[in-house]
Formats: sequence, C-alpha cells, structure tokens
Amino acid sequence: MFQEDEKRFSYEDHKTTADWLLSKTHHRPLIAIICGSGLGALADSLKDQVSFKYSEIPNFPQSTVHGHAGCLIFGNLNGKPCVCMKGRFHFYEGYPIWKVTFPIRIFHLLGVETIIVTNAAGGLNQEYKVGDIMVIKDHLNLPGFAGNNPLVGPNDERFGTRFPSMSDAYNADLRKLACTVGKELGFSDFIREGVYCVLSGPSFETIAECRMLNCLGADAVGMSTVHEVIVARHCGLRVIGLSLITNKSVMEYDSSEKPNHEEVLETGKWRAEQFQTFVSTLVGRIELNNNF
Ligand SMILES: O=P(O)(O)O[C@@H]1C[C@H](O)[C@@H](CO)O1
Ligand SMILES: Nc1nc2[nH]cnc2c(=O)[nH]1
Repeated sequence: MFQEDEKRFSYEDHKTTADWLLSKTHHRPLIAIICGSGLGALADSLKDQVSFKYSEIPNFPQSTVHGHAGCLIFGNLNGKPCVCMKGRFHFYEGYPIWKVTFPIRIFHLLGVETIIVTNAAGGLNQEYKVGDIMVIKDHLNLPGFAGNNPLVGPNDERFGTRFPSMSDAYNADLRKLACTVGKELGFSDFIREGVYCVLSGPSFETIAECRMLNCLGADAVGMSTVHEVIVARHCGLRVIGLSLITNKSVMEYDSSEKPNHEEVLETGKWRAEQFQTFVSTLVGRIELNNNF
C-alpha cells in the first residue's frame, strides 16, 4: 500500500517551489482552488492570468488523468487574488500520498489562507440527483483507517502540529456562506450538505461497498480531496469542500447502471456554468485576512 521508495520533500524543497513561483508572478493569492474531474473550466474564468504547466514547476508532480489538464493558474476571480489547480493528483496514479498533497503546503507558503477543494463524486444518498452540488460537512477517511494518512512520518512543526484536530475540518462559516449563496442564486434545488468518503480507487465501488458506505454515514464517495484537506488543516488553511454529484452510486443488484469516467466528465460539462457561478460568487463573498 505504501509507496515510500522516494525521498520525501523537505521544508526547504517546498520553499524552493514556492519561491520559484513567487519570482515568476506578481500575483499574491489568498484563495486556492482545486478543480475536480471535469471542473477545470472554472480555472479559465480567472482574470489577468499567469499560468504554469506542472512540468515546468520545480518538484511538482504531473497530472496523468483525462479531465485534469496539469496547469497552475494565478489570477483574480470576482476581485479576489486566487491560484487554481487545473488538475490534481490522486493516490491511484501511483503517487505516494505526501506527493498527492504537495501543492497544499506550497499554497500555504505562497500566503494562501483559504482553500476551495472541489471534486466529482458518486451519490450514495438516495435523495441526491446527478448534477447536485454537495457542500462537504465532514469526511470519512477510509484509507486512513488502514494507516494511509498524509501526515504519517516525521512531523515538521514549521508546517503544523503533530496531532491536528479534524473535528472542524470544513469551516462552519464558509459552509453557511455557501448555502446562503446557493439560495441567493436560486440554486437551492440542487445544493446539498453532506459527508464525503474517500477510497483509493481507481476501481469504482461494488454494490455491497456502496451500501456499506451509505450505512456508515457517507452521502457521496470519491477518490480525492480528504488527503488535501488533512494537510490544509495541518498548516492552518481554512477549508471549504464542494462535490459535484456526477453519477448515482449503484445500490441495487438488478440495476444495469455502471459508473464510468466519461459520465463523470459529461456531468461536469453539463453543470459547468452553474458550478462556476456558484464558486465565483462564493469567492467574491469570502472575507480575507479575518484571523479565522
Ligand atoms: O479528482 P476528482 O476527485 O474530482 O476525480 C474523481 C475521482 C476519479 O479521479 C475520477 C473518476 O471518474 O473522478
Ligand atoms: N469512488 C468514486 N469516485 C467517483 N468520482 C466520480 N464518481 C465516483 C464514484 O461513483 N465513485
């Protein structure tokens, strides 16, 4: 399970990457956004863009999944200085978990204070519909139950404490703001609040697994986000998570439905405009430098 043959990046390695980026752009982002599968169009709406391919950034891993372009884009969204990952890294791509979460500490060193983590997810909650946007209230870190937590290993106190709390992982004020913004935009019909469960992937869940996860309290299931959130909270970032329900999880043995990545990307395209409006309005309303 653990791919620990590579040497972990030190604090100094992280500084090298952050300083390189700061030397190449005049932008000083306070909000970071990670675009989930099929949600990369969000990054295109940034104004005054400065963009870097992951391949040119020192120490950065590469995106290998269709629907994850592999660019880091700096710019302004609704008047706020942002940096956007158009493409993220997943454990199932073969990266060790500390590499999957590497960009989060870079954001921290760039001066980011708030992170918006988005993903595509399967809807376990039977009331959810394809196209719903779930504001993440909490998570289940199933790989973490088996010891796969991105904070396993030596702790560098310059990033954060050895034993961070996760009981407030998803900021309550931001969740409330997201629900208010959803209402104001007339999106209430498809805005939900629920629990996201991460699995390693890349295989989708069996029917028995979907039933079990739902019984455990998960409303949506995916293959990302949680590890990023753990590292973000460790280094003091304020987090809001949004899942686009791209497919309904298959819960019945007589169903002929099969989850697939094409459907995930299609739903992303179909909901892209409202998703962008939602995130951009939310960003416009986030208060910065407020010592949360
Ligand atoms: O990066 P996210 O979590 O949005 O991507 C999900 C999980 C898999 O990478 C992919 C499956 O279709 O979508
Ligand atoms: N694990 C998992 N990840 C997803 N990403 C998008 N849809 C799904 C799903 O149904 N299951």
